[in-house]
Amino acid sequence: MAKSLGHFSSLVSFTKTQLSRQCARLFFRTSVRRTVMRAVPSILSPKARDFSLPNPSWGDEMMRLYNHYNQQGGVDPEGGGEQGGRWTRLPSYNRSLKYAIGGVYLSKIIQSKARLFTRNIQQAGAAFEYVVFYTNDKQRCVCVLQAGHLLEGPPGHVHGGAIATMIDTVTGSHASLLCAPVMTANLNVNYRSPIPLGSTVLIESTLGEQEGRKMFVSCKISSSDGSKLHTEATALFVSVGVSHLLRG
Ligand SMILES: CCCCCCCCCCCCCC(=O)SCCNC(=O)CCNC(=O)[C@H](O)C(C)(C)COP(=O)(O)OP(=O)(O)OC[C@H]1O[C@@H](n2cnc3c(N)ncnc32)[C@H](O)[C@@H]1OP(=O)(O)O
Repeated sequence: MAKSLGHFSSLVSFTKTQLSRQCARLFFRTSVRRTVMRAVPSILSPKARDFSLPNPSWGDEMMRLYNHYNQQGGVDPEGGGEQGGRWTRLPSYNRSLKYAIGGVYLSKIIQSKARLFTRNIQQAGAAFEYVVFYTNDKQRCVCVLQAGHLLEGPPGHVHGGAIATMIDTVTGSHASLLCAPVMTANLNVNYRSPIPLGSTVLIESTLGEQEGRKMFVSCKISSSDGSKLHTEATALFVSVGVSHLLRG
């Protein structure tokens, strides 16, 4: 009896210690969370961050081109005029599915930890800094890209896979504007001249033929002043049903 009482009291004191530890942990977590919430509300805020807005890592050329497409009345610098010539900025989130209509439920089913590949590097300016604009008629998109130091392939230049990733992203976003969701069925890339790391380039996407569920898109990457061609590509997107994404 004495033995079992002793066992009981040690259990109570053990539970008490555990409880106080739990409380301390909870208090610590809550107060840290509160401090962090106050310091960086944007990180924990339920409001989605739009990654295509300027941040302090954007260099002069990136800002100049952003302002060029965003502010100059949105007029196409290549003289597209009113017809399909005005540019609209495409917002960009790191959880594309969650912020799509009804996507909050789908993102839970598919992968709550999923983040868009091009938007998941914490340090601003380290990798893909980009903003996409599209014309009213949605026939053309232009992306201003500043390629950060984490994208190195050949010394001092951007990795070919990173270039293909951006082509897929821009042409895929373009095709998604017309018919989401889409999947890349085919991507052909011709690398014409290397892209210096840290430079700002223009990625232009033009809609080609549409045949049923198929959308053909062409793309080129050039230096920000248009004097040098870096890359040319063609892509085929196929529109799919949501069930295609769920099937895996
Ligand atoms: C939602 C919100 C969006 C937000 C924006 C986010 C921004 C980020 C954007 C990021 C974007 C990133 C995007 C990514 O990275 S997507 C990731 C990379 N892509 C994949 O993983 C796709 C894998 N493939 C498939 O899922 C299927 O094969 C697809 C869906 C492509 C077609 O399978 P499905 O069973 O559905 O269709 P089907 O087989 O009856 O074919 C239909 C038609 O297509 C023709 N065909 C098919 N394949 C090819 C081919 N290789 N070349 C030429 N033609 C091809 C085919 O002949 C037929 O033509 P026709 O006989 O009718 O004439």
